[in-house]
Amino acid sequence: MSKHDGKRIGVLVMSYGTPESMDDVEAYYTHIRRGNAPTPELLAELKGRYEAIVGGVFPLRENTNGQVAGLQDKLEQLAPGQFSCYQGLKHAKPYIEDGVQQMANDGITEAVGIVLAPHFSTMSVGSYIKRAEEKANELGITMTFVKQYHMHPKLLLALTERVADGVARLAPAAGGADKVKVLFSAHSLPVKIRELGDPYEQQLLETSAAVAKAANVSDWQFTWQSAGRTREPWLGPDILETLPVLAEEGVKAVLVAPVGFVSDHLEVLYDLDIEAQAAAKKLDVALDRIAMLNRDPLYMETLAESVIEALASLGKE
Ligand SMILES: CC1=C(CCC(=O)O)c2cc3nc(cc4[nH]c(cc5[nH]c(cc1n2)c(C)c5CCC(=O)O)c(CCC(=O)O)c4C)C(CCC(=O)O)=C3C
Ligand SMILES: [Fe+2]
Repeated sequence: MSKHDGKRIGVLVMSYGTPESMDDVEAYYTHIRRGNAPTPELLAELKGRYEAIVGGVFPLRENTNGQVAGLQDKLEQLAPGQFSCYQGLKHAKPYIEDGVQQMANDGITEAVGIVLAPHFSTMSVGSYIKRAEEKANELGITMTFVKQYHMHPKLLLALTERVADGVARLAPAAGGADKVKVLFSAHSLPVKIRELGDPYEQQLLETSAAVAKAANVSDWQFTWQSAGRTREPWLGPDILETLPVLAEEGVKAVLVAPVGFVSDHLEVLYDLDIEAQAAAKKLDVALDRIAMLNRDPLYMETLAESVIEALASLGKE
């Protein structure tokens, strides 16, 4: 194995990617749409959402950079001199293929890939892995992948702390901690994933149930968010549909726990903090959300330990 010959193992850290600037939004959106430019209406709508959150900075870029650096530090602590992290983004530069190419340029022949999203779907993590694998095969790099880490004890602990804090914050508005409704959420996907026997929904429910249990939350449910702007049906109910139902049921305070995401970005800062927040205000429901993981040390340990485990399960030391 590599560590015996002094060569480092590459770690390809993959994430969604975000535009570099407002002028770059169109190219980014076109890439997401597999080369089809968005209509002017769709483009204006997306630019409007970014303008509402960014003020000139796209937070996902900083956060992904920070997570890659944080993982490198953690791996250095756990296994000094053994790993080198590279970034590979799905829809922005450096693309996944660029990250693999960089590893090859640096003489890496063995690598582990991990995505900054805890739950596996063929349409999300699966497609990151496919792209990395194709490029790695082309360049003669042997790669193994972390497919999911949605039940890693340290990830669950970090989320549990946040949910417990959030429930305590909202307890006065709800009339008691036991009256706070916890809404776990994740990015919706097209309904067709169900026909593929996709584990995504099941894994999200597993994470939610485990965190609810550990945080002593009795009243929780799962809802979707951020469905794409396409004509096919997406998984629901969406949080914007769920909130009125909860208000109708007499719920006074909702804590949103977007466990499908690990960073502050558009789907959190706009879809939840602006859009869902406005909907809740209209319904006279107090809404708060848990802080995102970003560079949380427990999340960095989750990633580092998952990388090391993936390597060990290959039968290597
Ligand atoms: C499963 C999943 C995750 C979570 C797992 C993961 O992280 O991978 C995720 C994360 C994210 N999605 C993001 C942004 C967008 N996603 C879009 C569109 C789509 N997302 C999809 C899926 C997912 N997306 C899908 C199936 C589409 C339809 C087009 C297609 O079939 O591919 C669109 C187009 C417009 C719209 O439809 O809203 C945008 C702008 C950002 C970056 C935000 C920022 O820049 O701060 C992040 C982290
Ligand atoms: Fe997305």
